[in-house]
Amino acid sequence: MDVFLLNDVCLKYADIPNFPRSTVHGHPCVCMQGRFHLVTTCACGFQITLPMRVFKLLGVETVFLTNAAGGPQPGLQVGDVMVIKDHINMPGFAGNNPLAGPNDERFGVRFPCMSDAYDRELRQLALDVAAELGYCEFMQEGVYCVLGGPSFETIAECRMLHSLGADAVGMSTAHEVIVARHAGMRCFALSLISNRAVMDYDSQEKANHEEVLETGRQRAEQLEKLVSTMVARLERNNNSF
Ligand SMILES: O=P(O)(O)O[C@H]1O[C@H](CO)[C@@H](O)[C@H]1O
Ligand code: HPA
Repeated sequence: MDVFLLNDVCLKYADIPNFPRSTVHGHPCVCMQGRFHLVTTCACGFQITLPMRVFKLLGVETVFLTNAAGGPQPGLQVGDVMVIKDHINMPGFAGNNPLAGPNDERFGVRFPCMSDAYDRELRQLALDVAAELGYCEFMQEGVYCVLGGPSFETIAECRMLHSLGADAVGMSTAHEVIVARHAGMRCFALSLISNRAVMDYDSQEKANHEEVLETGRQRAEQLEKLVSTMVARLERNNNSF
């Protein structure tokens, strides 16, 4: 069952008016269990990002997001955790931006800045906490590229994305960050590199969702420790860093 957790209050998605339904199996995260993807809602970024606006109305100031992603960057290994420092919104180039359409001024301005989308202090906090926990060997920082999905990328697409500056590729997160930043919330996001992007025509590797889920299971404990330690540190500092 998809539920929305805030403090000790647990709401069913079905009980929140207009809230979308999650259909992709295997996407638990810290505050919401069950995420929405562009592909499940007929390319309507507004609906999949509605939870960000619900967070804003509930008084949330900082949003943490996690995802699984493929890695076209040769320096990234399966199991690495990449702190996202920037994104490329590929569907956005075709006009698919979750803020397209009339602007709701109650949340933010028509043309929000995105050059500071991923909070610098929170990124540094993640790297500091990772060092304290002994996670340095699998911590990285890089650029996440969101694609429409649901098909995984062709070899030519992976090569192109890498040459465009994408370190990791996935099908989520950037839309949520755009809407959260529009509403003035601070954003922090991590990619778990769940599979290597196939870049070589001689390779026998094939991207598949089972591998994505399996890598997630293997790193789950460390990711949980990293995020919960960061959240505890933030709470202790009254949400400032
Ligand atoms: O981005 P998250 O929700 O982690 O999921 C990623 O994993 C799925 C593909 O295996 C896609 O839905 C992709 O976006
Ligand atoms: N490509 C796109 N999305 C993904 C991948 C991938 O290789 N792995 C997990 N989500």
